[in-house]
Amino acid sequence: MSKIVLVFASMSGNTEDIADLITGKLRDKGFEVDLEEMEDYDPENLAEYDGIVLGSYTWGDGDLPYEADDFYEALGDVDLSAKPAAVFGSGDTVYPEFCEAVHIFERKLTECGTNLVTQGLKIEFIPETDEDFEACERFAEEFAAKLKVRA
Ligand SMILES: Cc1cc2nc3c(=O)[nH]c(=O)nc-3n(C[C@H](O)[C@H](O)[C@H](O)COP(=O)(O)O)c2cc1C
Repeated sequence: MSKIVLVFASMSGNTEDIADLITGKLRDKGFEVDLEEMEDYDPENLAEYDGIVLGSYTWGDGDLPYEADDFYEALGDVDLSAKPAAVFGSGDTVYPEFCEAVHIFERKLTECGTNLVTQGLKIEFIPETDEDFEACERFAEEFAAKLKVRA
């Protein structure tokens, strides 16, 4: 049985919408998924899970949002060797560093020893087009393919 945690940072709700969508898709596939807000979440808890999904919007000029700062710092001390992981984010293509938080977290998760099992998912604001919904479905499918469904 595989247990997944999805930890997200969202200020105005866009990243939370994507988090809800992906959580629903993973639950439909038979996984147990804990959905958690990043602010005040202790990354030590990630070690209990078989798979890790992180979601964050991007702030400033390609920066992590403030809700992610403490989590990001503490993540550096956690050993997540060989755990399947994936990152998604919401952003705005008006900014030169579109959805840069996705890359920032991907680099950090790689340092922590995880296996990134699917390409980072970048969505402009919220999923609206067929292409966006297909990208969310593909993200959930590729991640799920690396985990065992509940018995
Ligand atoms: C001050 C400010 C800075 C931002 N900087 C970026 C950025 O560098 N890159 C990006 O892709 N989006 C940037 N955004 C857009 C947000 O990431 C985008 O609105 C996102 O959907 C917000 O997600 P949330 O609703 O989950 O908080 C910025 C928005 C604001 C207001």
